[in-house]
Amino acid sequence: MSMIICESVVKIYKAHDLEVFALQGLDLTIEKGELMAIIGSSGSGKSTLLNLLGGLERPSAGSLLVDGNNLLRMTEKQLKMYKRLTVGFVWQNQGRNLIPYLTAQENVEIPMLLQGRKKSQKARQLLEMVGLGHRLKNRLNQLSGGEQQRVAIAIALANEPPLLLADEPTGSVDSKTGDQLLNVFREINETLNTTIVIVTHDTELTKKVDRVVNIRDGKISSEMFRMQPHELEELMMQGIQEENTHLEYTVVDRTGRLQIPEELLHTLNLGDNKQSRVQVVEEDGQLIIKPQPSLNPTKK
Ligand SMILES: Nc1ncnc2c1ncn2[C@@H]1O[C@H](COP(=O)(O)OP(=O)(O)OP(=O)(O)O)[C@@H](O)[C@H]1O
Repeated sequence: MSMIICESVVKIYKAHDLEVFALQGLDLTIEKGELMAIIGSSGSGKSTLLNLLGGLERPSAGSLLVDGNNLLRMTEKQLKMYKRLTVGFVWQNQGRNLIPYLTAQENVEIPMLLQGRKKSQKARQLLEMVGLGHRLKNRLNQLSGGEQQRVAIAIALANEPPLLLADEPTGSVDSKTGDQLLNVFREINETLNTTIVIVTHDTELTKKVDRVVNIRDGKISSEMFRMQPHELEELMMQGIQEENTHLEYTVVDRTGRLQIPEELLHTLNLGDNKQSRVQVVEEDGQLIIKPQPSLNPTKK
């Protein structure tokens, strides 16, 4: 069974008399053991999706299964266990919210203490896994931003959750540190088989994961898959110097709707907050979308 199955997920926020449709029927499946990224412009619904997956908020409608848990039907008590055992969360700048005068090891032990008893050995193992084996006894305020973020990752892994969610984890570190953090995520993904979902604006990071999902207006609009060596080779043989690392596919949803890429809307003078018409025809197994000729072009 897949780790995450979102079907027609809707999230509506009510603020005063206004309703904001943050997610508008989102479909997404993420397999166990995937390490993938979610991108999208500001306000597209990325954090909303992560909050739903993390059990911090509930979907308004649709169906959302994570590791077999139905997040629409769970009781408060089940949700509490879910947050403790099934998901770990890493936020941007999280390292700065840890306790500065305690050591790295103590910072990892504290949440464990709250669970019952002190597990020094476990805390050490986790810190070794994130590459901080040599900094166990350093106080947090003696660590760099990237190292503090690694402590935050170790804390998120304390109960070895099958799913790790990260919201802009490299948002406030330089590119070299961001690269090292991605390597930490990869190591965790490979050794613990943790499924990892990273919301990011960091294009260096997205180049290095196999699948990148793009959210637009509360729905998945396209997905990018890292090109396999034979695909790159094929392009080279055709004489195409491909600078991109991924191939992008527009998603056709279960009812047949698709979102035309924004730059093409602009090029073809479609959309732009007005409704327009196109002809959709099939030719030799290809789908061709032709804008309706202007009815009265001279009046334009
Ligand atoms: N608690 C809330 N109450 C009302 N509206 C909200 C709330 N949280 C989010 N929204 C709205 O929902 C939409 C999606 O927000 P969300 O934070 O998921 O976007 P995002 O893609 O994460 O953006 P960013 O990249 O800027 O963080 C936005 O229009 C936002 O204003």
